[in-house]
Amino acid sequence: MSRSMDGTTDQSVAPDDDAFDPRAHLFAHQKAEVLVEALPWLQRFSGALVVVKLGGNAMVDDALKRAFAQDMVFLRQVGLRPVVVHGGGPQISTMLDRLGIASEFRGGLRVTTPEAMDVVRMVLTGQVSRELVGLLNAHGPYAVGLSGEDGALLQARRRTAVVGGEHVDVGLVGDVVGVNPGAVLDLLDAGRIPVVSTVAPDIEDPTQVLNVNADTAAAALAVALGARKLIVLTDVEGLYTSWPDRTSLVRRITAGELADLLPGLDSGMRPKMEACWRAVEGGVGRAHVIDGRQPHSILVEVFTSEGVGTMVLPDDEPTPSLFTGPIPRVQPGGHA
Ligand SMILES: Nc1ncnc2c1ncn2[C@@H]1O[C@H](COP(=O)(O)OP(=O)(O)O)[C@@H](O)[C@H]1O
Ligand SMILES: CC(=O)N[C@@H](CCC(=O)OP(=O)(O)O)C(=O)O
Repeated sequence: MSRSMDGTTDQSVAPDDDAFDPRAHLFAHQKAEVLVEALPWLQRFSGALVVVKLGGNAMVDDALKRAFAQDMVFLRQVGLRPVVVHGGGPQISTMLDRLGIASEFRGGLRVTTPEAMDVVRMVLTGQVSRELVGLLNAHGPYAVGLSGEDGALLQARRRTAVVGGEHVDVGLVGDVVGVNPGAVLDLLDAGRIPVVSTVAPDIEDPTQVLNVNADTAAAALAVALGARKLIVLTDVEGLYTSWPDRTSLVRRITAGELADLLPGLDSGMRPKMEACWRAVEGGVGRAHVIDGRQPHSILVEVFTSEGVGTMVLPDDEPTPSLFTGPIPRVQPGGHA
């Protein structure tokens, strides 16, 4: 007989009290195995600060967004300290389109006019952040949204894009040049989950805000916070050395090996992998690019021995070089 959550028995599901169902027994055993496999990782990551970047392309499905919120609350509940940094490129483009404003990208960066900047700020801070905060807070009063403007969290400097070796003007676009992590640390200390949108004041004129690519902002924040991990969720399984050849998925790569690959990467993957490289060079223990289209891929990455996606690790770690084969079972410390 099955027992429901409130402790009462449920006659409609399993009417036969005495029957031994070997499949149910096996299923229960497998569930227990999953939990037991997680134990060393739970121990290892207790208290660890993890920056999770959620790309706009991984935010298109409501069920996936709800699963993401569950994962963040799960991490917090088991003692990690997650910080969410979100993108919203497709959502900004949709709003610009609705308003009849053309979207243009150069060298992977949005050409951001003053008019477009208003929309970027409105969509990232007023729409995407609000939605994530709401989904997280369906589980309890955990999430607090803040942008790079709040508590002077981020300072940015205007930058150009590089197209065909030439520097081109892309308007109000910045790179992070400074981080005041105090506001995020205060929230973490209070048991909250900070949700950061990547609009940042211009260091030359703090009344002007700049549009910052969310991958690069997440990396800068991860470095400033001394994060153990940066996890980037996107809409592909990880980094492919010969995109789109699906057999060329990289499972592990050192920062040095990645630096050699960076110049040859396409515009979508390049800022992401450059962010991972910068994070690891800046002292973040591991950077991961994983598939945000798979529900709960973060939990699989953090709490299983195999992990998922592509892991970038420092040069001084003993690791197979540019490892593209199936990940062998490893002990805690292998993929952490
Ligand atoms: N070498 C590569 N490996 C994996 N994906 C690649 C590669 N080169 C280009 N891509 C493309 O980059 C995309 C991810 O970048 P992007 O769309 O900017 O993601 P996000 O919105 O998550 O920031 C993938 O969907 C894929 O089409
Ligand atoms: C300068 C620049 O291009 N900024 C990005 C910021 C949002 C972002 O990075 O979103 P994803 O992570 O979903 O790509 C943009 O305007 O689209």
